[in-house]
Amino acid sequence: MLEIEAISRQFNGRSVLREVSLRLQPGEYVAIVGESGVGKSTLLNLIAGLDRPDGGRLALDGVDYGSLDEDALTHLRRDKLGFVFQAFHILPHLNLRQNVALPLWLQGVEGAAAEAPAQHLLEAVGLGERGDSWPRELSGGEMQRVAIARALVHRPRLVLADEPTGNLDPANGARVLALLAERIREAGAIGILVTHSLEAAATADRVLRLSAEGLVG
Ligand SMILES: Nc1ncnc2c1ncn2[C@@H]1O[C@H](COP(=O)(O)OP(=O)(O)OP(=O)(O)O)[C@@H](O)[C@H]1O
Repeated sequence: MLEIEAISRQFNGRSVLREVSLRLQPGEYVAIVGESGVGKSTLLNLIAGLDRPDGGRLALDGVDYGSLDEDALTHLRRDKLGFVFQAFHILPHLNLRQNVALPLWLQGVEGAAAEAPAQHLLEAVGLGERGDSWPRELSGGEMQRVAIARALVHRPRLVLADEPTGNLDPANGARVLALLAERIREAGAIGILVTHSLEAAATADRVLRLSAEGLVG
C-alpha cells in the first residue's frame, strides 16, 4: 500500500503542496490532473523518494520514507519503482535493449534473463526491431517509448508516469497508455499517471484533481 499523509512542500518559502493525502492499494491505478504549476511533478518526485517533504509522512508497503537514508531510498527506487520522467534519462552509451534492461541489471539480473524481457517490452512499445539502435538515432516519441519500456521491465510495485504521452502521436499514445494500464493491473501494482490530457486520464481507474485544496477525487 502507498500511504501519503498530509505531505507539504515549500520552495523558497512558497508553499506548493499543503497537507496532501492519498492512500492507494495494490492494483489501484489513478490519474492526477491539475493546472500547470500546481505541484503534480513535485508530488511525483516526493512519492519517488527523489525529494523529501517538509512535513507529513510517506510510506510504501509499510516502510516509512522518513526512516530511510539516501542509500536505502535508492534501493527502494531500484527494487519497487518504475518512473517515466518528463525528461527521459535514456543513457546515450547504451543501445535501446540495454537501456530497457538496465533496471534488471541493477537488480543483479544478467544476460538473457535481462535481455529477453527488455526485448519483449521493446516489442510492446512498437520498437522490437530497434533494440540495437542507439539513443542518438531516435525521435522524441521513440525515446519516450523506450523510457516507458524501461519503467516496466522489472515489474515494479509502484509505477509513476509524468506526462508519458507528451511526445506521441494518438496511435502510439493509446498503445503506451494501454500497456501501462495492462501491466499495472496484471501485476497488481500501484499506478499514478500525471497528465494534462483528460483522454489519457480516462485510461486510469480513477481521476484525481490536484489544487490548492489538495487531491479531490
Ligand atoms: N526545485 C524547485 N525549486 C524551486 N521551485 C520549484 C522546484 N520544483 C518545483 N518548483 C515550483 O513548484 C511549482 C510546482 O511545480 P511542478 O513542476 O510540480 O508543477 P506541475 O503541476 O507538475 O506543472 P506542469 O503541469 O506545468 O508540469 C512551480 O511553481 C515550480 O516553479
